[in-house]
Parts: sequence; C-alpha cells; structure tokens
Amino acid sequence: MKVLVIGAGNMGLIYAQAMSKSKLLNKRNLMILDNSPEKLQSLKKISQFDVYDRLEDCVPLADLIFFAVKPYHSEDLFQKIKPLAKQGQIAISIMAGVTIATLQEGLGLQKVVRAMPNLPAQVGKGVTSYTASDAVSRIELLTIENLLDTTGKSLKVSSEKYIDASTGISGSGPAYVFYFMQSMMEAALKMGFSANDSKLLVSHTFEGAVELFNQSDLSPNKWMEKVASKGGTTRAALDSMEDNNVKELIKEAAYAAFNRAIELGKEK
Ligand SMILES: NC(=O)C1=CN([C@@H]2O[C@H](COP(=O)(O)OP(=O)(O)OC[C@H]3O[C@@H](n4cnc5c(N)ncnc54)[C@H](O)[C@@H]3O)[C@@H](O)[C@H]2O)C=CC1
Ligand SMILES: O=C(O)[C@@H]1CCC=N1
Repeated sequence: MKVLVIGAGNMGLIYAQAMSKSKLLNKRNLMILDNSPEKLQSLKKISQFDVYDRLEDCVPLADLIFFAVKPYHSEDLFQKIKPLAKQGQIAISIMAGVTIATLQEGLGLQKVVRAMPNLPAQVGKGVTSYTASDAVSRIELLTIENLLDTTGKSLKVSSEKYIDASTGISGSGPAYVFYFMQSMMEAALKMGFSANDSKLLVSHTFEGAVELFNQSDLSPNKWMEKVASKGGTTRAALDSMEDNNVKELIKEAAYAAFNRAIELGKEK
C-alpha cells in the first residue's frame, strides 16, 4: 500500500513520521506533499519519506490519500485533486468538520474514512476516532486502523456524529487540559514558586492523577473523594469549583467545540 500525506503541519507530519517508523510501510511507500516552500525545504532534510510539491506527481501513485490540511483549504484542494484521483483510491481525512459526503463529492471517490486524532499522537499517546463509508472493505479498514494505531489508540465509531462529538472531547481536549495546567501554574507562581518548580508540581500532579485513574476501575468522583478530607483543603477547592459552576462550564466548552465541528462541515 502506497500512502500520500497532504499537509505537513502539526498533524500531517506526526502521522507521516509515525507511519514511516511502523512496519506497515517502508520509505518508498510513503509520500508527503505540502504547498509551503519553507515547509518543503525542511521536509527535504527528513529522509523518512519522499517529498512532493506537485499533486500530479504523487496523487496517481497513491492507494491511500491522507488529508491533513485545515478545513478551509479543503475545497480548493479537492478541485485540484478530483481530475487526478482514480476509483479505488481511499481518502482518509482528519480535517475537523469535513463530512464523508463532502469528501466523496469533492474528490469523486467512494472510499472515504473520516478520523479525528489528537495532538498527543506526537508522543505515541494519541487517540483517534474513525468511521468509514460503506465502500471501504473490512480488510482495508483493518489496514487503516493499523496505520492510525501507529500514533496511539484508535476507536471505531458508528457514525459521523461521533467524529464531531469526539472532536469536542478528545480532538480539542488536550487544549482543555493545558488550560487547566496553565491556570494551576499561574496560581503556583502567584504563591511564590519559581517557573521551574511550578512546572514540576503541576506536570507531576497531572501525570500522577492520570496514572492512578488508568490503573484502577474507580471513577474520577471516587478519586476526588480519596483526596478530599472532610473539612480539609481539597474540599475547600472543590466547593469553590462547584460554587463557580466549573463542571458545567467545562461541559459547555466541550459542546462549543462539538457544535463548531458541525458548523465547519456546513461552511465547507
Ligand atoms: N492540531 C491538532 O491538534 C488537530 C488538528 N486536526 C485537524 O488536522 C488538520 C491539520 O491541522 P494542523 O496540522 O494543526 O494544521 P497546520 O496548519 O499545522 O498544517 C497544515 C499544513 O497544510 C499545508 N497546506 C495548506 N494548504 C495546502 C494545500 N493546498 N496543499 C498542500 N498542503 C497544504 C500547510 O502548509 C501546513 O503545512 C486540520 O484540518 C485540523 O482540523 C485534527 C485533530 C487535532
Ligand atoms: O481546533 C481545531 O479545529 C482542530 C480540530 C481538533 C483540534 N484542533
């Protein structure tokens, strides 16, 4: 299987590098294309894949075309690719909001996979939800799942609604975690810790809490109870969060991302 990644930004490059290291593909089978001269310059220094700047040189060679450009660049890109694409090729898109129907119509291809990864893919700890059009066979889907798994875990979902929903949870989610971390680091600095010490205290607190959660069957609520002593410091913090409706605000934020994903699909 020959794979072409279009868009060598954050996500495209992460996927290209992860796939190139996996046993599923070798160097000759991985192509990458970008339209930014600076990006091409830096890509040529990486020897893991073949770099292209012209669609006509690489699109016809690909079995699987992986789309990793911003959603607002997709329409123009699809127009250029449509005359070069061949039935049987599989398009896989990680673009937020861009629907399977839009991909099929824009590219003139029936075999389409929509996926939603997240940035921890960069360290092999990503989670990618995906779903496919009926034309993609089970065996093709298995290969695609193996490719997605090179960046972490994958989750097959039953419909596109869950791709938009997972955009609001896991796709955008790392930014919510960073928001929380930033807030705690700012509080630590205000309490008088150095930047380095603030970072150490906060990053280990997150890492340790996630590790505890992952190694047990307990819910986050149960873990909160274990930290909070009656009348103690944690209770004071949790009460302050409850009084300020923080949980509802976080849910609202996740829904804002979910709804924005749906809107992006309509904007095209
Ligand atoms: N950054 C993230 O955490 C996540 C991003 N996504 C999705 O991944 C996609 C890419 O996002 P990022 O990697 O963050 O963006 P980015 O801006 O870092 O990368 C996009 C790349 O596409 C290139 N590009 C633009 N138009 C092109 C064209 N016509 N032909 C070839 N290359 C072109 C740009 O030069 C750039 O290198 C987006 O659609 C986004 O919705 C999905 C999940 C997480
Ligand atoms: O913010 C965005 O639109 C993309 C999709 C999920 C994460 N980044």
